Amino acid sequence: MSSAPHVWPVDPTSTAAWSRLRDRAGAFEPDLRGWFATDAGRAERLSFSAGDLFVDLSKALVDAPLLEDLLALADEVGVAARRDAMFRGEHINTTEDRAVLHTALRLPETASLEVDGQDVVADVHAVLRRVYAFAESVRSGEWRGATGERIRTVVNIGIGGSDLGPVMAYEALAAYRHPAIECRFISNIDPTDAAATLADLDPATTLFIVASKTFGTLETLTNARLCRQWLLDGLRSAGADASVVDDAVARHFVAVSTALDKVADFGIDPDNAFGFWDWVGGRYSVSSAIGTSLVVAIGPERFAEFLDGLHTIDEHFRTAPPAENVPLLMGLLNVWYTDFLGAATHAVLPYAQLLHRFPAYLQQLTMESNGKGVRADGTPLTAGTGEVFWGEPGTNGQHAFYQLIHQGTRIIPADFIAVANPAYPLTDGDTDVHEVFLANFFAQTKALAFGKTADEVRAEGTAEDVVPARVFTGNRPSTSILAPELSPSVLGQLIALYEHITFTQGVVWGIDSFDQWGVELGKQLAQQVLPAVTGDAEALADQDASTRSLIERYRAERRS
Ligand SMILES: O=P(O)(O)OC[C@H]1O[C@](O)(CO)[C@@H](O)[C@@H]1O
Repeated sequence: MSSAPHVWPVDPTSTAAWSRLRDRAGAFEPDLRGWFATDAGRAERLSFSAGDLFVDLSKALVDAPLLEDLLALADEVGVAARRDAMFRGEHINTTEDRAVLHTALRLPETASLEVDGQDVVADVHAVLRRVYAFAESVRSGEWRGATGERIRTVVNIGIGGSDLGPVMAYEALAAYRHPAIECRFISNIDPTDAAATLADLDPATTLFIVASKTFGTLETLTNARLCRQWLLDGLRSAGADASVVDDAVARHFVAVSTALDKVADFGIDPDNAFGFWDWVGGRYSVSSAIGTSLVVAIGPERFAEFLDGLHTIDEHFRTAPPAENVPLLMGLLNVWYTDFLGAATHAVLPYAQLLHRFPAYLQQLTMESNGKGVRADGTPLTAGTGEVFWGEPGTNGQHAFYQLIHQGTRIIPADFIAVANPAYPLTDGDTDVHEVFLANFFAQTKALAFGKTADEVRAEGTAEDVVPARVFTGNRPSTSILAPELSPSVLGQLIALYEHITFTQGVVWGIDSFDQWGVELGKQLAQQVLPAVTGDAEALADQDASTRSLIERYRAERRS
């Protein structure tokens, strides 16, 4: 794959590879049963290693010539050149004129990378050292609240990328958590979220981390003020002296942001603020100081392993040959499914309960990145983009929505993720329960790929009129990802894998995967609608008829 400078974006539909793929799609008759029967080397040839991840693409709807065309497409649109530009720190986020350097957050301290005249690796490690020292002081009990008690609960206040990464990783790494410190997360501006999270907490032992890249997000700032009020009221009603209450914000609030001036305006001591940079997108920020709650939970050493895991896959993506480059191959397959086979959604099915928030995390990563309608140069897209990512852990999903994946009329590519060694190995007396669990993982991918023919159904003695309902067509694509265990490193590897899959798809489609203008309009309108909601008649009159009637109905129903 050529890494030479490349004019970008390219309309992918104008490439020769795209035409070949279109022709292939027209005559495509996937036959996973036949392909496996006639090709003994298929599983081995289409299985890859990336770090600790074993990735089996053999149950994908792909054969060798098709793979060649997909790789040719990557070449024609310039994936390698764009990737290298990202790693170098060029301003590939064109609509915001910013570098995209989440990969620099996990470079080892010995590395150096100069961007816009600044060694970003030195900056990254300077902040990391401060985050680590803070986390250590909370973990050791050295950090005390305003009344002198040690911290028992850390509440991260943030939303989107300032929430989803930390909460997902906190859940995933449950086995590595500090035994005496719990982390909780408030994201929604629905006051129920804060009420439920704070209900049983003691203000004297609770520390808040206000995490917001911009420090301008309505939800986060509102929740931060709400929590500040809760803290001060709680301390006062517990009989704390005025001097203790005066000191409370400094002892119970820290912040993570790129806007340190706004942090100071909020009243948080700049010594208790951890910065990061505009070249870290919100949905790519869990490996920045946004992960501070995670550092408190698992400790600096484990967090460093997490960063190493991310870096391992960054290096794989940067250096592995195209035909063995797992994120590249997975991204190209997603393009094939979306643009040529009509897939509109993509299931992510972790066979690891601790990854239960991983699909939600991936929803922001993939859909905020690639849910775009124009290319980076403003030209309208001529190919479909942005699959809907969704999922739930197996086996729960099996008893809910797998029916649609197995027998529905649409193709739903599915990623299965499992670990060989569970965090909590348990038996039911006779059986290792993890083995029962993983038997389901293997069985599901088999059922999807190979299905069950009408003759096989008949051979079970099924009445003829029920045979069609019991047939499984097979040829439903899946990817299986297997790791040794859900360690901090493996979690980092999984995150980086999906970051680079997302990147690959964005480059092929020619879009800026690093802006998110699509979230702005709703935010602006919320500000405009708020006066109408709170009773301003003029503002109400300005609304369209539907919105006006909804607000009127709301106001009529609302008890004060
Ligand atoms: O960290 P901030 O600036 O509060 O933003 C939160 C989230 O809001 C968005 O800007 C838009 O939803 C996300 O990209 C971001 O992760």
